[in-house]
Amino acid sequence: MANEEVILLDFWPSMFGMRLRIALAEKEIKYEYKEEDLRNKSPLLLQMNPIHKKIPVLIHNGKPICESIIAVEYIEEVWKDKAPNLLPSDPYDRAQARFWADYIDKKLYDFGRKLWTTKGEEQEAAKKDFIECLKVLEGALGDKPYFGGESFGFVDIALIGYYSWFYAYETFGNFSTEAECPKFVAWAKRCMQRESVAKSLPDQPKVLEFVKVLRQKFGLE
Ligand SMILES: N[C@@H](CCC(=O)N[C@@H](CS)C(=O)NCC(=O)O)C(=O)O
Repeated sequence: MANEEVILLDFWPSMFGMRLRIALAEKEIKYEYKEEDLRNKSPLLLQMNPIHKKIPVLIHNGKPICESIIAVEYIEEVWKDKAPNLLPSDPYDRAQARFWADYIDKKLYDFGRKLWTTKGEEQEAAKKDFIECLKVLEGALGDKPYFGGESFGFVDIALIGYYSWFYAYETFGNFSTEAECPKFVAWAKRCMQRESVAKSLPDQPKVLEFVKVLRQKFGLE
């Protein structure tokens, strides 16, 4: 497609934004990155996502696509002629990939957030839930290199952004993912070897510093 305008409204620590950065990088789509200040949202963000007022928003030729998973599917559909395919071609496999992306959205974010926003029994319960969730994902991965099989794809894109938060999760949750879920960590390290992922994820210590500031703000430090 000629004369395309692609803009991404994003915020650097967002695991949701990272999904779009990775999908766009995989497809080698050029875009303008616009960092949002979520305490002072831009008029463009409010105009493009008036319902949720959240990032990420992909703006393609002036039209917004909100919700990260929907936007990754949109990228796949619009640029389907550009390799690689992000979703499996078989309808059943595609449904399975969507199931796992949905599972990640429904479970992992909340458990992860509770690891650094709660204390005591609530935090212990969150840690148990979080590790259990990773073990379920390890089961889905099985012995494959990536969730979809031999090649990096949709579920990997939905999940890998969380990895940049793991140092923060482990620091405040006081556990080691590598000890609890070695297969998960091996998968994450495999994904990090991809240029599209390495350049889209912030360093784990940077996210830890960001979380420390948030905890101070919430009166948790
Ligand atoms: N389900 C949404 C989640 C997006 C989301 O939670 N974005 C956060 C940043 S990580 C946000 O914009 N928060 C601003 C707010 O809630 O006001 C997606 O997948 O895109």
